[in-house]
Amino acid sequence: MKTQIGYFASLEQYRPMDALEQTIRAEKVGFDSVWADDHFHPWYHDNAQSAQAWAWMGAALQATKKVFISTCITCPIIRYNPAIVAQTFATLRQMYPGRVGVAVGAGEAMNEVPVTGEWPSVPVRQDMTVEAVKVMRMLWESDKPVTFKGDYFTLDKAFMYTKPDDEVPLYFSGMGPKGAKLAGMYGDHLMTVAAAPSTLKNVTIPKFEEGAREAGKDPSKMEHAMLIWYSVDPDYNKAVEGNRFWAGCLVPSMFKYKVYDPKEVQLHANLVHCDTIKENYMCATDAEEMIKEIERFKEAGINHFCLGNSSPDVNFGIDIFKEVIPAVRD
Ligand SMILES: C[C@H](OP(=O)(O)OC[C@@H](O)[C@@H](O)[C@@H](O)CN1c2cc(O)ccc2Cc2c1[nH]c(=O)[nH]c2=O)C(=O)N[C@@H](CCC(=O)N[C@@H](CCC(=O)O)C(=O)O)C(=O)O
Ligand SMILES: CCCCCC(=O)CC
Repeated sequence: MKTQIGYFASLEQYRPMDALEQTIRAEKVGFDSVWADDHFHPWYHDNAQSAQAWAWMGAALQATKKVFISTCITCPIIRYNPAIVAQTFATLRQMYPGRVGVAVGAGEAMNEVPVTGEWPSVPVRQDMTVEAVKVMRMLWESDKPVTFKGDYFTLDKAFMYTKPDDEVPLYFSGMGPKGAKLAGMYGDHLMTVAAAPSTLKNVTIPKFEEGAREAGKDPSKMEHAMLIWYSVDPDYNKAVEGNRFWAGCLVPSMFKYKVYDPKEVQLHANLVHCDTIKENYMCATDAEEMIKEIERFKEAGINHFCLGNSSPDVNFGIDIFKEVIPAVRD
């Protein structure tokens, strides 16, 4: 499968207008896709933002010409109702044919707890995500009103009037082995994040393919997409510290426990050792080093990169891809 290079325009790290300008620039440089985080609270407190992703996507689609745009990712089970998620992305895809996707996953406390107070266990949230995807697909696919009583969601003669000509591609997030298998079973493509190449190669991708085969799908036609942060600066130490905004994502307890106050997340993030940042994120001084970093994940099986730009000079971090993209695309 052809390698695609996507740009992650972070709505937590940048003001929405700045993320929009980055998107326009990234399309001109030749990125294949643009991805936006769908958050209520951000992963950091100081100088953070947290714009609503769907509102931003409408503006980004209108401001660009052909680039594919998706959330990365939307949790369709607690603060959002899955029928409304389905309606939103069907509307956008009818307006911008072929250019809109949605990625879904089991959620994070920082987005759900502050506005609902609810935080079910991981297995329950995974189960809810599977049911939410069923609800979304029923509404997208049915030419008749749908009535459905699930364990978590209900439809009562619900009909989606505004549909696109083709279905919205659905990326399903799997971080753990069970999540990856569910992604293969219920998603069109895999989305993942924060995994070492060895884990991707030996666990995440095999589990995803196992799930796809069990569901009767051909895994060779399904993308392996991944969100990875990068920072590029001629001064290597500055490049490493550029990635600090996202260091909280390297603290596993953030997923296990009900941590939802960005100030608390930031306290944890600031304790992460710079060697951990170097190991898990891409830190580079020039295009040649960026190419090597991307190749490392390509070899592990990733074929759609959602690259989060944490470079001290953001435009430098985009423009360097004029040289990087031709070298890493097959
Ligand atoms: C926690 C793991 O679950 P999993 O379903 O695999 O992954 C969850 C993630 O997909 C979500 O949290 C997702 O919402 C995060 N996310 C995101 C994900 C991604 O791939 C790319 C970009 C983003 C950005 C983004 C996200 N979320 C948002 O709301 N908004 C965003 O913009 C996991 O580890 N699962 C394991 C099982 C873990 C488990 O059950 N542990 C139990 C104990 C089990 C035991 O001891 O036996 C426990 O911790 O209590 C798995 O195997 O699936
Ligand atoms: C382990 C890192 C997960 C990060 C997910 C996220 O919300 C980033 C936008």
